[in-house]
Amino acid sequence: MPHDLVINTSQNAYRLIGKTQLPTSGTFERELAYAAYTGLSSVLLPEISESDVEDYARMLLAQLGSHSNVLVRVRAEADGAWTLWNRVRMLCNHDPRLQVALELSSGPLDMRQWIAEPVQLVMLPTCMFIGNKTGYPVLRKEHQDAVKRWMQLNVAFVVSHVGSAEISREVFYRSTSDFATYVRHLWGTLETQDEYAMASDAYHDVLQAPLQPLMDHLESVTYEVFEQDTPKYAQYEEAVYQALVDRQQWGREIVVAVVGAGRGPLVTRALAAAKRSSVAVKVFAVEKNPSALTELQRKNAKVWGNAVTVVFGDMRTQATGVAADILVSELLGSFGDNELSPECLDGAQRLLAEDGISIPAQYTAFVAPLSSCTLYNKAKAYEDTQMETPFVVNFNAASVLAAPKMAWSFGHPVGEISASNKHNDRKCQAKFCISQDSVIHGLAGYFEATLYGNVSLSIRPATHTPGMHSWFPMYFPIKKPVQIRAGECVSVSMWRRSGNSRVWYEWAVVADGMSSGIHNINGHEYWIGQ
Ligand SMILES: C[S@@+](CC[C@H](N)C(=O)[O-])C[C@H]1O[C@@H](n2cnc3c(N)ncnc32)[C@H](O)[C@@H]1O
Repeated sequence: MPHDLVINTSQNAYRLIGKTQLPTSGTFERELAYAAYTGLSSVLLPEISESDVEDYARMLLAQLGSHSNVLVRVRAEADGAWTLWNRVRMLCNHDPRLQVALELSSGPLDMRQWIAEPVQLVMLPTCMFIGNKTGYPVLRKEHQDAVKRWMQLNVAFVVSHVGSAEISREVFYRSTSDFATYVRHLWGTLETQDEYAMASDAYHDVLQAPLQPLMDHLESVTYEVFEQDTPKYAQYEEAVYQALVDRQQWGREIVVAVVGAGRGPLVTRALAAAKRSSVAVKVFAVEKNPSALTELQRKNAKVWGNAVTVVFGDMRTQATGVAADILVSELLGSFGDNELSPECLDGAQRLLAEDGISIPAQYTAFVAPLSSCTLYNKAKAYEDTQMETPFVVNFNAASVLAAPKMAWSFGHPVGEISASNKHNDRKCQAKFCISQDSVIHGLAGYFEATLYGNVSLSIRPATHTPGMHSWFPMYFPIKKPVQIRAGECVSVSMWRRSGNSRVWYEWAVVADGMSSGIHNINGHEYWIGQ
């Protein structure tokens, strides 16, 4: 229709999705060019038939050009729907411009498979709605949950009028706007988020370089973000409190050294624990960041009543002059040891009395295979080397394919320390059996820490410390996605290695007949500086 040709590019085009013929038709290239000319963000392809997938993919790839995203239309209920999409995507070399328009039906839906895919549009045929008590169209619970999950991923929705034998007359004769109103209503039922949730949502699927607090000096704003994490500091206070109570009968002043004190939140908590337990303490705060030191000195004068001995220096070499009973630190990264807590505490344990303890006492890294086309495409969009670099990511469009397994642990204080740091090298091999056809795009990394007794911190999903938000998980990408069939097992290998004042990880994924290759060998792309 001629009026379809009038598109106000600056105001509307980004909201519109164009419809094209099949890539195998003679007009496809021209249609794509027109979509690009009008500024449409995406075009929707007709459904593929299984018989000509290769031809479809070849023509698509040949004509993609450099403009719009292309939505491959997939009927979720069709047998092997995901496999069909995966074939197209693989044939097109994981081209990030290929995305999914998923047409739902009244049948069951495997969200675990689709959540890791770049779904941009969800099509809701009216035949999948049922009538509520007043005959108003609503979705079944399973579909409501799926739609709400996609709403969190900013997916677009289209309601199309389609009848079926199952749909009641009452619902069938409703106008399409009643269905759309219901979908809008679902938006309104999304839980209102607190300030933190809103802020962390801004980091959904954003790839961040892990911090290196040993090699770099952190900025004030980074400390400020840490300090908002009340649950983390409450756990530390509880750990110090229990450790002090257990030492109450010693009948003397207990020496607490907070090493890597930053701007002092753990010092404040150690003092609060002493007050709660009525145990007399002598507190030291050791910090190597000269700017954070200024804040420690200010707090000591203004807040702690000069009760703290502030020491400037590297905990691995700096003396305090007194043997500590309790060494408190928070040098943990998303993968536990990736901010070099083991190396720092190896040095700092000199500050401990013979029967002194470390809080944390122990920490463990966990790993699991991860599927996420979104994260893979983002990592690939950087230079190739970024595929051998881990990232900190707030996972959203990602599916962890099996329960995370332990990679390795560190405990403090340690017995023997080697000058070569080889005692801090680790390796792990874990086997994961996957219950659905999937593509593995990398590994998810988590940690759990025992602070003292049964007081812990965790970002492993099954044991996550409620409300704690200092750490997002780690994403270790792989360059070549590994395909896996339902019921198959995959072997994940990881190494923590060190040399030349550096520590790094290497990783590989091996499935039946397919290997990702070993990533970051000898730390050639990514390392953590000591
Ligand atoms: C993750 S921050 C934690 C800061 C603070 N304890 C908190 O919980 O907000 C780690 C701190 O340890 C300090 N740090 C790291 N390695 C250190 C070392 N070898 N000696 C002294 N301070 C160190 C960093 O400068 C940083 O302030």
